[in-house]
Formats: sequence, structure tokens, C-alpha cells
Amino acid sequence: MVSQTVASTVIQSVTARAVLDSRGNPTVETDVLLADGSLGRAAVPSGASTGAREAVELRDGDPGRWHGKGVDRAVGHVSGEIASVVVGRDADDQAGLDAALAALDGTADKSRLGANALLGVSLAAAKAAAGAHRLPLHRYLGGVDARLLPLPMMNIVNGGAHADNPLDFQEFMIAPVGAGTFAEAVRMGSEVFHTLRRDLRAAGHATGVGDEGGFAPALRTAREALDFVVRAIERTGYRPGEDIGLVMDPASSEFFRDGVYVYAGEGVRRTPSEHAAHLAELIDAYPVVSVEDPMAEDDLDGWRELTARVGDRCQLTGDDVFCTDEKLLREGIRTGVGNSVLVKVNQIGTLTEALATVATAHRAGWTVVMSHRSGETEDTTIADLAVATGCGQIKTGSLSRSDRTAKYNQLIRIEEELGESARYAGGAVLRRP
Ligand SMILES: O=C(O)[C@@H](CO)OP(=O)(O)O
Ligand SMILES: [Mg+2]
Repeated sequence: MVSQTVASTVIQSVTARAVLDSRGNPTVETDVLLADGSLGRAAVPSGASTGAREAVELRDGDPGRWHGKGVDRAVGHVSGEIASVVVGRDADDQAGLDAALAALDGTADKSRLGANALLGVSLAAAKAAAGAHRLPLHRYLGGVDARLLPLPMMNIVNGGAHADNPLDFQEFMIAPVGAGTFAEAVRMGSEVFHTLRRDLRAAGHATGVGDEGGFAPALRTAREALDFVVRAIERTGYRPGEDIGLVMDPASSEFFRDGVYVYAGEGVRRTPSEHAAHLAELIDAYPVVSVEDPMAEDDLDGWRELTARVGDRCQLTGDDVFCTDEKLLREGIRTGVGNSVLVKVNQIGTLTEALATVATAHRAGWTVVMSHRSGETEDTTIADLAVATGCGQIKTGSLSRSDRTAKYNQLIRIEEELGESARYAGGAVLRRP
């Protein structure tokens, strides 16, 4: 008698639905079910300060529903066209699956089916396959040496497009470079967060939070925000720089207009050279270990100027300028645009392409920061991705909202699971040999 074996990792069904993200907007959640019954589920995040060259997030645009932000078309693509190509494929073949998704879409920016439709399938398939092999996602994707916990960059002051305050810079973060473990890093961050709340309140500021859960006080300048953060670190009993470093994401593309950086909150305009000089001053005056998007995505000369000026002593991470796109990153590496790349899976649309970007950065000796979006869900995939890739750094918001703490909590669990073999390298991950 001939018996036919069907791999247990064959995809049996693909479904999707609209769920809510942390801003109260709809986003795509996808389920991938395998022949052995393993279910992978992934919810797609969404940005507010998006790079111009990001893969396209498909929104319905009907102003009468969800204020135009509906994802019904993307959901329909998942359960229709995409499912018809993906069902029957082996979820173990992630690269093949992702190539098939990209080919099915057929556009360079994934605008036909939507990166939100494709990414949910890509991530859910990986999670289902991990489940079929009875492996945690970080182990399935990263193997036995995936045991480096990331340095967390915790966002404690929000501005820019993520808050309704006058701060021009979007994010002020703390990174516990002197912690001994990931769990300790989270405790240190939480302590500083609560000191900052008391300090802001004592100074008469509101302590409401922005999109990523950091406080959104009515401060005007980066110096004011950095002063509050440094004082909170000290008053908690830590040494700024040695125990906790500072990280900023000005999200500079957001206020670069006609060749000038327009600081609306501060009420000044700076030329690219003045903006770079201002950042260099802040980097020298405060224990700033990393700046993301210091210059705008269209100001490559500015990027090169700043990299030449401070790139030897500060991590300069490209977000909008690279959009997690391996080709854009290669060009940046070749031409001296920064020394680090931010990786957001939804900027490129498939897991395989995001992993290629990480590998290219690492081969060049560049650092990688795994990142959330300002619109998030309870999905914790990026926590596992940070460990799987061994990238050593993660940026996933404040210490106070479930959409952000879900990722920190997942990393606490992974650290516990790894036990003795878990490593946390503190500030050493900010450089690569
Ligand atoms: O600029 C950023 O780095 C991100 C995440 O912090 O914001 P958004 O998701 O709005 O692009
Ligand atoms: Mg950014």
C-alpha cells in the first residue's frame, strides 16, 4: 500500500480581519493555519511619520468609514488572491513564500495588494511554522545562538507627529547601557519614567502621554526635554551616560521644508548645516549615544556632513532614509549616510526582505535597531525578531501602554526561557567591531 505523507507545515488556510491598533484605527490581523493544526497570527503595525519610500499600506480611503482609514480591501486581498496562491505552500519555506507574495503583488512598492496585506501573511506563516516545530519564534528564526537580548530604547518624552505639544523632535528615549540583564534594564527604565512623571508634575506640566506612551509636556526645545530626562535619571539614583544613555529620534524629515529645518515649536529655522551643528552640540553636551533620523530623508548631504562630524562617537540610525530597504541601505553604506539602520518590518512588507536588510547591515559592520511603529497592537513579533537576528537593540516605546509593554514583557519571558545562556551586552551593542 502506498501512503502519501503531507508535510505538517503545509498551509491549509489563510484568513484576515480588521482589528484595532493603539491609535484606535483599524489594522490587518492575519491567521495562517497549517495542516498539523498550528496557528500563526500576526497583526500589522502602522506609522504616522512615514518615510516617502516605504512599502504602501493599503487604506480604503472612504471618508464615511473609519475616516478613510479602513483596511477592508487589504483584508479582502488576504482571504482572496493571496490565500489562493499561498494555500498548499510549505510554511517552512519562508523565502519562497515571501518571494511568491512579492511576485503576486507585482509592484515595486507593494501598492497593488498592500504591504499590510502581505506582511500579515508573511509573519503569521513564520509563527505557524515555529509552532509546528514546537519552537519559540526567536529560536525558529534565529537558531541555537539566538540568545542576545536587545538594549531597549525606551521612549519617555513624545513630540513631533506623535503628540500635540510644541516639541519639534519626535522622541526622547533612555537606554540602560549599564544594566546587567534585560529585566534589570526594564526596571531601571520604569523607575526613571516614574521619577520623570513626578518631576514634570512638580514643574506644573501635564503628564498625559503621546502615541508611544512617553509624556507629552508643553516643552519647546530639545534642551528642555533632555534636561528633564537627565535630572530624572540622576534623581532616580543612576549616572547619565554610565548607567543610562540618551537616544533621540528628531524624525527630521517631518520638519524639513524647501531645504530648511523649520522648528515650529521653538520658533526658529535652521539650514542643514545649522541643524547638524545643533545636533552635534546636543550630542556633546548630553550623554547621547544614538540619534535616529538626525537629518531628513531628502537631505543626504546633511546626513554625510553629520556622519563625518560625529559618526565616530555617536550611533546615527537611518529610518526614513532607508525604509528597511536593502537597496537603499547599500547605497547609504557606500556613500557614508549614518552608521546604523532602523528595521521596521512593515516598511518593506515581508519578513525575508527585512532579514536581508539586517544581514547587509551586519556584513558592513553597521548596527541594527529593531523597531515598532507609532500605531501598534499587542503583537510581539518584533521582540522575537530582535533576539532571532541578534541585532542587540530594540525601540518599542514607553513603559506604560500595553501595546508597548507587550514587547518588553515578551523579552523578559525570552530572557527567562534562555536562562544561563541569555546575554545582555548593555552599551557594547552600540558599536560593531
Ligand atoms: O519614526 C519612528 O521611528 C516611528 C516609530 O517610533 O514612528 P512612526 O511609526 O510614526 O513612523
Ligand atoms: Mg524614526
